[in-house]
Amino acid sequence: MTEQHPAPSRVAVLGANGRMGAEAVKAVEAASDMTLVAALGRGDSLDQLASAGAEFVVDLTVPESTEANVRFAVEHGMHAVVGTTGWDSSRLAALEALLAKHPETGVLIAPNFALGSVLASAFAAKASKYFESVEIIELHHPDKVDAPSGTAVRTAQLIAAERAAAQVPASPDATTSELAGARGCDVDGVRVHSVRLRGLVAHQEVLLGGPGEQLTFRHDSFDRASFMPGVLLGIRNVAANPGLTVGLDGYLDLGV
Ligand SMILES: NC(=O)c1ccc[n+]([C@@H]2O[C@H](COP(=O)([O-])OP(=O)(O)OC[C@H]3O[C@@H](n4cnc5c(N)ncnc54)[C@H](O)[C@@H]3O)[C@@H](O)[C@H]2O)c1
Ligand SMILES: O=C(O)C1=N[C@H](C(=O)O)CCC1
Repeated sequence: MTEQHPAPSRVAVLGANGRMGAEAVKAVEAASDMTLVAALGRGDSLDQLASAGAEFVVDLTVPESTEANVRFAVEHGMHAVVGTTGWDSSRLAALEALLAKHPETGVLIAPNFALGSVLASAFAAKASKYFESVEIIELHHPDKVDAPSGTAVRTAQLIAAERAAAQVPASPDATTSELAGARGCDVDGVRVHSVRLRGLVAHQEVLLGGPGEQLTFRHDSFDRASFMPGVLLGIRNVAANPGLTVGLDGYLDLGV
């Protein structure tokens, strides 16, 4: 008797000509359990997703496009794996409301697909309640259009939630006068500083300070290949997780 293999998943990539999209196209093409059925760039019609029979849509576009792309996918019964930034709380709420009408469909919004980054953020959040002070420095290539990074926003939110649950007071800060931006921006009470520097890809440090000591969680993506195992993991798990999942940690057993 011949062994039965499930048919390869039919995957479309949006933003296929971009830095991340081009890497995702290669990763999907190299995956034996996936078939790339569409690779769309700016200006291409989303109707091509339906005509190509896409089951999974990977969105790696720009903050202005991603919401409409995901809405189209969900309304057409396609699962979506989203790496694009710009998913604030109001966009997430609208997406949850849409998914409630499509209960079989899964969407993963993953601010960072690099497994090391996901781990560093989770561990830093857990550790943050034991330290008086916390600040985040994110460092990226200078072609990045958004600041702070989606990863830094997500990390700050995880930290703020951990510290609030443990009733940790706000980080001490005696600043009474400053030049605009000197203390970074405030994300849920956590200061975030953004560096844009030629030569960088994607990097983040979470600094935790207590009396006489510092603990630093640093993650470096030196190459966009670092994001691809997470993209494939997302595609392989999104259908089994209907509804909205924010963060690749939702599909991992981190035990933290
Ligand atoms: N989650 C992660 O791990 C991760 C990693 C790197 C980058 N990102 C995010 O992914 C996004 C893309 O990053 P990038 O560096 O590849 O940017 P990029 O500018 O190189 O690529 C974006 C591409 O999307 C295209 N595009 C815009 N609107 C489109 C549409 N409606 N349909 C199809 N294509 C469209 C653009 O023409 C461009 O080619 C950013 O939001 C970035 O922050 C996420
Ligand atoms: O290169 C980018 O742009 C990146 N964007 C994501 C973010 O904003 O966190 C992930 C890291 C790389």
